[in-house]
Amino acid sequence: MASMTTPRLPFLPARTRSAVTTSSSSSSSSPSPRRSIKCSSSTNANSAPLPSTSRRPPAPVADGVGSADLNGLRAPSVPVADSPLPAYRDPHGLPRPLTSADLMESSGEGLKVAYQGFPGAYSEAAAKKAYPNCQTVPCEHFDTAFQAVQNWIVDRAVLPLENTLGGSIHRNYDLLLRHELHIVGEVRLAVRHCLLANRGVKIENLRNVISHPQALAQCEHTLTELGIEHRQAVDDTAGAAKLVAEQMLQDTGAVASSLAAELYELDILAENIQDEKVNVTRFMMLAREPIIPRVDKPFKTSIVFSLEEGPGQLFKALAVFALREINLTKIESRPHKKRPFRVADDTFSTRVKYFDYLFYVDLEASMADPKTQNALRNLEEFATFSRVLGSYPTDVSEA
Ligand SMILES: O=C(O)C(=O)C[C@]1(C(=O)O)C=C[C@@H](O)C=C1
Repeated sequence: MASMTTPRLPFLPARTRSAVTTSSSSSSSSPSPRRSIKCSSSTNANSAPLPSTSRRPPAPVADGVGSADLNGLRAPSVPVADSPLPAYRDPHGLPRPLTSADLMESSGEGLKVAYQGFPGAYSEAAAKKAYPNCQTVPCEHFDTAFQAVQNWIVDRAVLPLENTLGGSIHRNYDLLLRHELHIVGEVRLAVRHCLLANRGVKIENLRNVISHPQALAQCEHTLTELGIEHRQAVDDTAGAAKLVAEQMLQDTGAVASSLAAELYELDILAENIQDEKVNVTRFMMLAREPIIPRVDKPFKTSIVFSLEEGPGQLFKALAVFALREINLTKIESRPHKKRPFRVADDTFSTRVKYFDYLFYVDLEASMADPKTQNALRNLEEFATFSRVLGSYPTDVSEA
């Protein structure tokens, strides 16, 4: 996210102030050295996000969605009763076997899907795009959404990973390593921001604007052009809209979606206020179990690894893919919190401590492809740690 100073504004209630976030992370990822690669709401403005303290012991899913055991991998299944019957009949009118494709193309009927923020957040729209018939569950923090899946409170989480204007959402990269969830899909969403205010308030009355830090960064220039000087970061865009409405603020607007305007009964003072017309956020879909990778449609595989100290180590790591003509779509480096330093001898034979990193890489390849499996086996020979985060269909839809 673009760096930005967000002066504290006196009008925010204490709870909201404490919820102000930055994208810097405090997570402690726990990759163990030389670990082997595993293949591995209905919208209601009053629904409060799940607090971070929501914990429940693991229990079987109780939402009517079963699971199938296929080649040892449990994959989520569609609720069969709701599937259109003709699709499950062969030309003789007999039922045809359910395939893994059927399982993966689930519309989300009966699924509970966690997202971060209040109803009306872009993340909720992404969850609905990913699982059109799901029940969305708002969560206070990213961390809460991860926990909610892990503790069987919900079936999936849909969380942002990167944005075309603001860049990566580092916190979610770090959280991937703190949990044992799998990426089972991705979804891209066009984010069109609006400037919202209470009825009767005009742009010239606004002295402050509140929103999610990414949203504020995405609208930075436009907000300045509109003459609004002060920004305040809060947990999510819809939460900002809710706050403006509930506090009946007259000098403060919110950057949020048109759906948030509708839900919290605010006026839209300006539309499409992001600095660039194209503003797309990519979200990951997370589940407790991996899906079965395929080769008959575009797939991506997300991995994370760390390397020894030495010249050309990263070059060598990326070469395992280049040599097999596997395209990389993204690379991100994050601090290796469990092993923050690597010791090296420099050219003067002095021992120096360099920061150590984890590399998150997205491959344009399926884990079902032997080429990908060979590349990862090759990487494992010299990586100090590696893990497959998921192999999932590429989102080829319009954002
Ligand atoms: O605050 C929201 O509405 C969100 O869904 C969060 C979020 C983000 O984390 O980047 C999602 C998409 C937009 O890029 C802005 C904010």
